[in-house]
Amino acid sequence: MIELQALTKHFGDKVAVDHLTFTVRPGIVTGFLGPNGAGKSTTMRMMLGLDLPTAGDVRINGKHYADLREPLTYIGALLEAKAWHPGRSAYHHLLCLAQSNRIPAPRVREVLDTVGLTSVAKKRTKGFSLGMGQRLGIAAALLGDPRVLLFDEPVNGLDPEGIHWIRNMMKGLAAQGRTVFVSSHLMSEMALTAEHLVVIGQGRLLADTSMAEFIAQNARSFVRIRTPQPEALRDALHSTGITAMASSDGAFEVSDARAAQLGELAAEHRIVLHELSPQQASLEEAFMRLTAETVEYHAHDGEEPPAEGRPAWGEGWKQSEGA
Ligand SMILES: Nc1ncnc2c1ncn2[C@@H]1O[C@H](COP(=O)(O)OP(=O)(O)OP(=O)(O)O)[C@@H](O)[C@H]1O
Repeated sequence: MIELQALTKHFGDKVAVDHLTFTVRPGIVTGFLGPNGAGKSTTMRMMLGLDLPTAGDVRINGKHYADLREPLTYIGALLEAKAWHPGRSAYHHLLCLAQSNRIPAPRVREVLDTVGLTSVAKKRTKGFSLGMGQRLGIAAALLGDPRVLLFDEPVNGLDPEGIHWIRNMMKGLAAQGRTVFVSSHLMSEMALTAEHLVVIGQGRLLADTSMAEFIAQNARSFVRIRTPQPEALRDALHSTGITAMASSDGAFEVSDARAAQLGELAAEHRIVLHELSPQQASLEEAFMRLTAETVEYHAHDGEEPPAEGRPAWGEGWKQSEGA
């Protein structure tokens, strides 16, 4: 497992990681989430001994990274794509890594096969696409058959088949009892992959909980109902003490009743329904709600009033489109 104890990192005045304490457990995929600049990469770099903590401590299976002999056999990591010599072939890149960690050479062919790069093993990595680069990085992480795996944005640049492959691979590695810690900005993908979540904002811990609990606590699930008889539905709901909110498109949103109960109520009052749909809260919604106050970099959507004398963003484009 990976254990962090008040882990802290300052870059000059900037506090990148602020007293982080949590444990990443084996047997499940743990997702690591946070807005841009929250400190995810810095935290992972400290786990791997690539950045030194300003204060606090991080241990891999009870040991500091620097004290691990042949570290690739304890912890494998994919941090950034293309972290290798472009003139070397994929095979030689992996062979060098294997030799420096006393890993038997035949293992190189095994991991190349696992990630689907056997046919380009002897090609220079210079010409590799982003997706091929990610696969080579994953091969390096798997090389020492480690018990602990870190993946920073592993699906970057992968096509849908590649994304599917890495999702199943991470779940499979966790099912073998390994510790799998993965960061990603793709919420829908994370929702399908991780069972547990650690969420940080501005370097601080915001949540350390199961995926299901995180969504339940931070986002709203409700049932949407549309009817051509809104007054009758409003009265029926009112008579049973169910509260409904009107949505902007004329539908009702009910949080404190199940769809079946609402369908039966409508039938009882002979109210025609055009829609009765449970809306599951999403991880994205829960994440945005929890981290809203810690987001450092806000984009503007062009809807804000323009500064005095300046046209709004996109205004000229709208005009020319209408012309
Ligand atoms: N070497 C460095 N020198 C100075 N500041 C740094 C350095 N590395 C990171 N930072 C700062 O520390 C903060 C955390 O950065 P980090 O890259 O860890 O965030 P992140 O959560 O991985 O972001 P992203 O999701 O955008 O990759 C940021 O404000 C970043 O600018």
